[in-house]
Amino acid sequence: MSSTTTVLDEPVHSSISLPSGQTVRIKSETALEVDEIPIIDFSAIWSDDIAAKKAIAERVREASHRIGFFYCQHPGIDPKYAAAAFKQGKRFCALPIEKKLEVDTARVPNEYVGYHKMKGYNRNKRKQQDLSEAFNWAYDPSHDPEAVDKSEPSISIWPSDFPGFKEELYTYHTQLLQFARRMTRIFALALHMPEDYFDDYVKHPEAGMRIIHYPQQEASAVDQNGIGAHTDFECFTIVTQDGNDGLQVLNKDGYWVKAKPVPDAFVVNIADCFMRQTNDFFVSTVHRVINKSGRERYSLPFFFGFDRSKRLEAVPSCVSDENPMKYPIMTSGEYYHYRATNAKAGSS
Ligand SMILES: O=C(O)CCC(=O)C(=O)O
Ligand SMILES: [Fe+2]
Repeated sequence: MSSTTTVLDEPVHSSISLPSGQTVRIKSETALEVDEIPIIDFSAIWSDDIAAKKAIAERVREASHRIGFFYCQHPGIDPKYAAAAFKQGKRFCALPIEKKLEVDTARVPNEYVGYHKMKGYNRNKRKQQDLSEAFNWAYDPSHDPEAVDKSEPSISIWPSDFPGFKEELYTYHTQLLQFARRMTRIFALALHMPEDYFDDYVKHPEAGMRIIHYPQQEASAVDQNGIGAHTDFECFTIVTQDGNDGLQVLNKDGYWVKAKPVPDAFVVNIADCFMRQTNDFFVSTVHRVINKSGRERYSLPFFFGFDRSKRLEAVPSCVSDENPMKYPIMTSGEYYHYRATNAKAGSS
């Protein structure tokens, strides 16, 4: 990625309070093209070479602590699965609104599944409604090769008479699910814990996914977002981008940094549960999307978190007598419900 310096707007110094409890200062609406998000080669993730995995983990540790974002390159997943999922997502978004509203997210209170209509949210309040629409679906044990109980029902809702949609989306979801379990082991090593430290937390994981569609935005960054500044709820998010610019990450100095698409790479970001469990050692970084690419933008974020029944206890390497746990302990399920309810209350 190139490193060009962009002249900044006059500082706006706005501050945003987030449902995670963080307050962040934003110094400019202009996004910078700088190399702050490292590109990490993940080829060794599927191997049994512990030294190679520890080498990845040390780079993940640095990135997760400093900026909470990194590129995961060469993940070893055939791109044909993402291509098929994008195709289905575009097919869904092209449906008439009445058909999409058959699976309106309002039908499932407190859960983030179903269809979120275009301009349905205004996450940062000060601008026009966010210019995006999305379809979300949840973990389904019947599509998990490692499921403990495949008969357990899933909370997702699906459009009727739409063959291929659910199947193709789960085919890619299953690839990412297996990858995310491996990734959890890299995160355990990154926290200087045994590789299997989180294994029991991810047997019945929280693993929601969405296809999100951003039309090309005419309004300026000062007036509108595709998705407003926010943090994600779970442990980490794996984003498959479609090749079009738009994702931006707020760095510690309060400037937006572009997370441009990188070939054969996901963008991975730390989310709030991991920030809490690591007692802020990992940072859950604020991000947003503004699509000025001149094209439609689609992306496929996969949100991975721990079993809802597990308590979000501090990771032992992240607490000490001098650095006690900052957050009250609750289960993952309690935290997700609180955040999903709060997020949906912001819709209109
Ligand atoms: O579209 C993207 O690249 C990111 C979307 C996102 O941040 C989200 O859905 O939480
Ligand atoms: Fe996000």
